Amino acid sequence: MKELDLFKIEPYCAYLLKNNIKAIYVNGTTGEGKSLTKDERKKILEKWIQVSEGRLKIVAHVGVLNVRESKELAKHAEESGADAIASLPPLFFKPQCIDTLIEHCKAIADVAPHLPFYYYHLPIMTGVDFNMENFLREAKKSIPNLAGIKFSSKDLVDMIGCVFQDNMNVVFGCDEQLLAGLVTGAHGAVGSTHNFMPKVFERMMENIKTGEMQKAREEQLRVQKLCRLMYKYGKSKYKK
Ligand SMILES: CC(=O)N[C@H](C=O)[C@@H](O)[C@H](O)[C@H](O)CO
Ligand SMILES: CC(=O)C(=O)O
Repeated sequence: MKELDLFKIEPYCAYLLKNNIKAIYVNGTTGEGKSLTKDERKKILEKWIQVSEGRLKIVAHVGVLNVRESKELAKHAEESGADAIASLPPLFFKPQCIDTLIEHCKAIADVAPHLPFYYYHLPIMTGVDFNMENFLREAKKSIPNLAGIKFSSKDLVDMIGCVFQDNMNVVFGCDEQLLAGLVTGAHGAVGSTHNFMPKVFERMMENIKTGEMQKAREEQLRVQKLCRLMYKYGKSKYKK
């Protein structure tokens, strides 16, 4: 069991800024947020806010096994100066319908009313897999600060419906499929492999802008090859 090394955050932040990264999703999947205590998560968030000095948008992921702690983390995020919060669904006793999921998200979003709230849709890990277009349409009626979704599913049929929801920001989280996600209308990207190969994604996005689609596909293939290696040798049980 190792202690947190908060001193790693400052040079890492400098590296991300140098590579034109605009925002950071703190304590998400890659940051192993759910394996940390709430005090560790608070310390990490505070450090990011301190070292980024407003140069990166800070999204605090507050999803955890019990909703009281999620609310505590959400309140802490707002008080500490984060730019947005995000949460996973309930992770063990899973919601059986969209209304229960909305209730859960609302409980968290309501304690940080001045911050945009994002739902973290990662069905392959959470097992919670409702239609997200329906979720957003219904959730925005009762969650005034609902800002959008971090969409980490490969279901682009569902995602295009989310993209066409008014005022909803859709950020795509499946790095292997980002090209298709962007072409389908995702407004941005958030994913683990951006952290260590930001240039590949920067080139892919530039290629889309200039209409050089074959080059964009080549960058996408590069990401897929890397992910295959990552899952072959890494410790994660998450597989396609
Ligand atoms: C489960 C998981 O880690 N998802 C990440 C974010 O949502 C992704 O960025 C993946 O790591 C990436 O797409 C590689 O599969
Ligand atoms: C990368 C990402 O989206 C996460 O770690 O949650």
